[in-house]
Amino acid sequence: MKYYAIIVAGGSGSRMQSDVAKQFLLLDGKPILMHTLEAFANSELQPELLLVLNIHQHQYWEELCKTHSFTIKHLVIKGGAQRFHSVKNGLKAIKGKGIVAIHDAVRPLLSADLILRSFIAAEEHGNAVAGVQSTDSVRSINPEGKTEALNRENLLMIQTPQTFTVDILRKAYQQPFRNEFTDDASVVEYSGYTIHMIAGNRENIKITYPEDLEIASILKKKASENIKGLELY
Ligand SMILES: Nc1ccn([C@@H]2O[C@H](COP(=O)(O)OP(=O)(O)OP(=O)(O)O)[C@@H](O)[C@H]2O)c(=O)n1
Ligand SMILES: C[C@](O)(CO)[C@H](O)COP(=O)(O)O
Repeated sequence: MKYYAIIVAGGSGSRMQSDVAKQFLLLDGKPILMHTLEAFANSELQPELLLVLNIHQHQYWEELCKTHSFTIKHLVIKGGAQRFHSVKNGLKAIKGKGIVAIHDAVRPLLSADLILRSFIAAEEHGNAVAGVQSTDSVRSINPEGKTEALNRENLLMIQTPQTFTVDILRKAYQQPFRNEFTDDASVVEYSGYTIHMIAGNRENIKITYPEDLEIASILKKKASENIKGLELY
């Protein structure tokens, strides 16, 4: 079986309000995006890596790779206007069959175990989408501002990786874009498939706002200390 990972890094990171797009901000001395690529490169099934980047950032990325001596093999593909179009461009670069994980570049803290489980479950069920239970109470709100409590037992917070057979994802991404398509699971569901959920990682946060980077730094430090600790025994 052939495995692929499409790392989507074509966004501008407007909510982060930083000078450079958030995927290039440093986490533990290295661009966030490099941590994400390393996570997949070091995972058991060794997926082929496809990196989707805004065309105007290709040269900047090349320079960053030189500066950080980053040598992990990956194909760079041009991004699209929305995440949907970036995924679609990544998918076009895959020619044959196989299993493909789609992952946000700005979720660098996912575990090797989650990557492996995601590929295995997608091979068995056709797709596998990571999610965690909400620890907050949740309410819906209508346009008039009226809110209503929701039963959080029935709700999941959706992460990436979202992993699919190439055939299923290809068929789903032939649809025209809709505003409701906030992730790949919604695209695939809209094309008629039932989504198979797997347990995500609580530390697999999406770095969106400045405080998320601070949280990620603490979690990364903790993860590095655990790895060093294990090497001692
Ligand atoms: N046209 C786009 C938009 C988003 N993404 C990627 O999709 C992931 C999740 O999107 P998000 O966190 O919303 O990133 P941005 O769109 O960059 O952030 P913002 O919405 O704050 O502008 C990110 O890794 C982002 O780079 C992408 O590849 N192409
Ligand atoms: C794909 C995603 O990370 C799943 O939670 C999320 O939908 C991306 O949303 P964003 O608004 O593009 O950050």
